Amino acid sequence: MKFNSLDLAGPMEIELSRFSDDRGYFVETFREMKFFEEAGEYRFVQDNQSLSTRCGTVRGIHFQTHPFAQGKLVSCLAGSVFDVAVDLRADSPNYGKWAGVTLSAVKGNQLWIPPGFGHGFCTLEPDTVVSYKVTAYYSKADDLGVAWDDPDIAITWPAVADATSLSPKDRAQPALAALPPLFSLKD
Ligand SMILES: Cc1cn([C@H]2C[C@H](O)[C@@H](COP(=O)(O)OP(=O)(O)O[C@H]3O[C@H](C)C(=O)[C@H](O)[C@H]3O)O2)c(=O)[nH]c1=O
Repeated sequence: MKFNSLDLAGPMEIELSRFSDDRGYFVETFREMKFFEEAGEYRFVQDNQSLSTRCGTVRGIHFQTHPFAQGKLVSCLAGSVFDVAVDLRADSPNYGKWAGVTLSAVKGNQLWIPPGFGHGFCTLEPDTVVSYKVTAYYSKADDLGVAWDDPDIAITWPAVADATSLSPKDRAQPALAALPPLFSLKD
């Protein structure tokens, strides 16, 4: 899944190798050297986890601005989500475009989202747990967002997406058109 595989380092779906036996399974969820080869030499400084109890919960579209811009390696530990990245690099030909992929505990896949992209998801099952590694510390003052239902981005959310589940913060996120240039391909 790429915005443009020609020359832009966009989001990338990562398939994990799962070793199953009659006890269950074992999987390496992160191996730095492999990640560096696949995605680049990004180092993670913080792990996050969220539980969404209701199907149709939408969280996002979020990002942190420089100097706390975050790359995110997103996994779904329980349940499943439709996970979305939005290109916010002002000089990108894909500015404002989005890409989405279903992440699930069963599929055992991940989504790498580089800095410069907004991130959001919609849960597809109750009691969905999302875990993600980030490349910069949380900075409340730099934690911004864009409206999940912005018509200029026009994300095709799953039918279960339910606006009633939005946090007060996400109900008030600005439109893409209101955002200043925040990121660049040159970052
Ligand atoms: C992100 C974050 C939040 N918090 C505190 C701040 C709030 O008091 C509380 C809930 O935060 P928020 O409502 O922003 O949580 P989400 O709506 O799940 O936001 C996250 O979900 C979307 C999809 C993302 O990609 C972001 O990483 C992140 O913004 O946790 C922290 O203490 N540290 C953190 O790193």
